[in-house]
Amino acid sequence: MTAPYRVSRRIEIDAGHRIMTHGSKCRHIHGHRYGIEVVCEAVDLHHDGEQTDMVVDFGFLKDEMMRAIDHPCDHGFIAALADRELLAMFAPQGVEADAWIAGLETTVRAEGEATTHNTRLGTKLTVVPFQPTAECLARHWYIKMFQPVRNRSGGTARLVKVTVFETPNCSAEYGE
Ligand SMILES: Nc1nc2c(c(=O)[nH]1)N=C([C@H](O)[C@H](O)COP(=O)(O)OP(=O)(O)OP(=O)(O)O)CN2
Repeated sequence: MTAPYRVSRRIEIDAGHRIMTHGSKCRHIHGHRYGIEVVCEAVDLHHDGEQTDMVVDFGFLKDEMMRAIDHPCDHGFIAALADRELLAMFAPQGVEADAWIAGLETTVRAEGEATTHNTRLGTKLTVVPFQPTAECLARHWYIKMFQPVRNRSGGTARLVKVTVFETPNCSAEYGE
């Protein structure tokens, strides 16, 4: 059945990254003010309760986006697990870098990402199992947000897509 109702919610975060495989400037360490937009759809609106006549409360969407996206990544660095040389730069002083990276890898394999402040400068680091392109971040955040959207809307809303703006002019989206 087609779903006639759609709602969207946008947040913005600041984060650093690099694309180690990129042919030119994006292989350098740099940052973005990412814009992230989620779109949800519903066949019908809630008929009662606190979400009456809504697809899903915008506030609930914000809560879940903060949990899934802002808390692990805002004012942090998003690094590919494959970027070993870069990860070694984050290893805490006096800790064997390979062992420290192996610990992160275990968490990434089990949970899809690893966030830590236990780094050389105490800065926030999130490690992901892909190159942190806008496309892969969109898919990653889609997967993280899918079930929370279902749950917070009591099954009424379905996450349609996540769009990630790297700059005001460039975006990638992932949806199923
Ligand atoms: N398909 C993709 N292409 C690129 C990605 C990406 O995630 N997906 N990422 C980058 C870089 O991270 C880069 O920071 C952005 O590149 P670019 O748009 O070339 O940067 P500009 O500063 O020129 O962007 P403006 O909007 O003109 O300021 C590269 N490509």
